[in-house]
Amino acid sequence: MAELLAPDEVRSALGTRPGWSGDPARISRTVEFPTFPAAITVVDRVAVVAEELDHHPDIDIRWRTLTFHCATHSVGGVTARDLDLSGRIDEIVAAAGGRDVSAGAH
Ligand SMILES: C[C@H](O)[C@H](O)[C@H]1CNC2=NC(N)=NC(=O)C2=N1
Repeated sequence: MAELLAPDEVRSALGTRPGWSGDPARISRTVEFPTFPAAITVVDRVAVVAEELDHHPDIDIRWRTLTFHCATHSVGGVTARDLDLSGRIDEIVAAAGGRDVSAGAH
């Protein structure tokens, strides 16, 4: 089973991941896409990766803005698996032209 990261490890990981914020309980990123269908395509691509990793983000969909939350539910916080998943989400977001917005600002 994946181990929880120490608060310091989460903090330093966040320092290397523009757009992500959070704490040892979960990390999150909110991104806006040009259109609603573009956002849903991103959800679809993230779903494929989540199945591949057997690790799934919580996703909040509001029109063309998505918020991804990554945590390992089985241990109640952030693990290396969430860092992997968030990196994969970043690749998909970048390819789809997502831009960061602050949560709740849309
Ligand atoms: C059996 C399977 O590995 C688990 O249920 C997985 C599936 N995806 C998961 N995703 C996340 N984010 N946390 C989990 O604990 C989790 N558990």
